Amino acid sequence: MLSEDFFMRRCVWVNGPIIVGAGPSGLAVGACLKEQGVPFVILERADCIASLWQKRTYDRLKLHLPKQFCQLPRLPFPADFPEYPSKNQFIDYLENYATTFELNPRFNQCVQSAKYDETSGLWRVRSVSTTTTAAGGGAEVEYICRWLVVATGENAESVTPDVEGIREFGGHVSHVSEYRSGDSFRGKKVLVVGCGNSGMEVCLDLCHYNAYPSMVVRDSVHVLPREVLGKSTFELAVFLMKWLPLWLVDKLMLLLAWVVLGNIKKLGLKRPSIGPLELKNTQGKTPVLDLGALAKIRSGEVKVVPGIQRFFPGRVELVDGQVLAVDSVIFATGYRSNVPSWLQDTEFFCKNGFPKQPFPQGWKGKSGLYAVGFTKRGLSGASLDAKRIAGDIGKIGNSTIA
Ligand SMILES: Cc1cc2nc3c(=O)[nH]c(=O)nc-3n(C[C@H](O)[C@H](O)[C@H](O)COP(=O)(O)OP(=O)(O)OC[C@H]3O[C@@H](n4cnc5c(N)ncnc54)[C@H](O)[C@@H]3O)c2cc1C
Ligand SMILES: NC(=O)C1=CN([C@@H]2O[C@H](COP(=O)(O)OP(=O)(O)OC[C@H]3O[C@@H](n4cnc5c(N)ncnc54)[C@H](OP(=O)(O)O)[C@@H]3O)[C@@H](O)[C@H]2O)C=CC1
Ligand SMILES: O=C(O)C(=O)Cc1c[nH]c2ccccc12
Repeated sequence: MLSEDFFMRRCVWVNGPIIVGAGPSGLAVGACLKEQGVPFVILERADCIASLWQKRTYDRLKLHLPKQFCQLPRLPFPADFPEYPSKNQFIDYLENYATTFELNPRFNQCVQSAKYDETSGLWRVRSVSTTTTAAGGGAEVEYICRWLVVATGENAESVTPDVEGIREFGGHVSHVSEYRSGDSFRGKKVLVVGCGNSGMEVCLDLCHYNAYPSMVVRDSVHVLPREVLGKSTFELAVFLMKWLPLWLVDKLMLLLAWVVLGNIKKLGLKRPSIGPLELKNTQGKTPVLDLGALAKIRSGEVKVVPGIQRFFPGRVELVDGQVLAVDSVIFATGYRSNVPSWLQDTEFFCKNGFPKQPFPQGWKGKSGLYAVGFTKRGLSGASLDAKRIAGDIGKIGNSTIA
């Protein structure tokens, strides 16, 4: 690698791809490239790998899908891992993955812009150091390279809606990515906004700490049991899809859900008109895999409430007119990609920060641009992308990289 001082900004030539993001996706691409003998640089805004998992998830989190669907290419989970590894086991695995393949990401490097230069046929990737030390804070580096791999994830930024009156509410307001446990919510009336996997699991966790959660369900939601007769529902669905059309697998899933969970409409949870797998495939909306929240709703420990109208000091008014006293609000209202904020591209990515082409086409753009981990298929989708990208760069790269 060759570097030189260039005006005020340091300019660095990278002999191989730049990978933006050291989450599971970026690490997987790095590991696959190592195998091809292609050099690369990974830039990560945080001070660690897998920052989503290390800094923005709750303590009780476990992988939702059985372990064989969550391991990355080239290194299986240790044999003694349980069927659903815990967050800490998954982080340990990723740390070991990064060490094994000597991935050495450059930490505290937030990519602010990436632009393809038609004349030179090269990418210019500008990053700013996010360290607060006098040595590194605010320093800019411009990397120049032939390939750019976008691995910043589907969950790069938290999404919090601007609800009327929230500024006057006065109580504690947070996003679920800041939630670690219910310890500080003991005895509190907590409004959890959103009923995806995060909203449901935080409600369950709050119950363990004797808090009083109410969960806002503004529309419809699919809830499936995580397991049926000790078998993963997801694994069963994957198996059935080898033989049966999607709509039929959806019908079977709903039948199983009805047998195991009963009629969830009675609990205030309306199902979408589209089946759970079709909804995941077409809109990327993940069905909730129930780990016990439903039982808490049934017992009344978690209350299901309709959409929010507005907040008042210490209270919330719901769309049906009822007013609840609330101490804290946790927004479990999802995440978004941040790609449009830094990648200057209009062809490959949509305005929403996802590739225009759906899975399995969305991994390769023009001019050496790639995307990994935007498949709405979790870690298994990221692993597939990573193998394809490394294969593609390896094919071209090995003939040109000295
Ligand atoms: C609570 C939760 C639980 C989940 N559980 C599962 C599960 O059990 N199974 C499953 O398959 N999937 C699960 N997922 C989906 C999740 O998307 C994947 O597990 C995985 O984290 C995706 O990896 P990634 O590398 O694409 O994105 P991330 O893990 O988000 O990593 C992206 C990295 O890019 C960095 N970054 C972002 N912007 C910049 C920038 N401008 N410059 C430099 N660096 C940047 C971020 O700091 C981050 O470290 C879960 C998601 C959440 C939120
Ligand atoms: N153990 C695990 O593996 C876990 C995995 N995850 C995964 O992480 C990803 C993110 O999940 P999650 O954080 O739950 O986010 P999701 O995007 O899946 O869910 C967001 C929820 O917030 C609701 N919502 C959004 N805006 C509003 C609003 N203004 N008022 C009321 N409700 C609103 C949505 O409702 P609507 O549908 O009406 O828009 C939806 O119920 C998913 O893929 C999920 O599967 C999360 C937790 C645990
Ligand atoms: O938990 C997530 O976010 C995932 O993406 C895992 C996942 C991928 N495909 C699914 C289908 C049903 C339930 C969970 C998932």
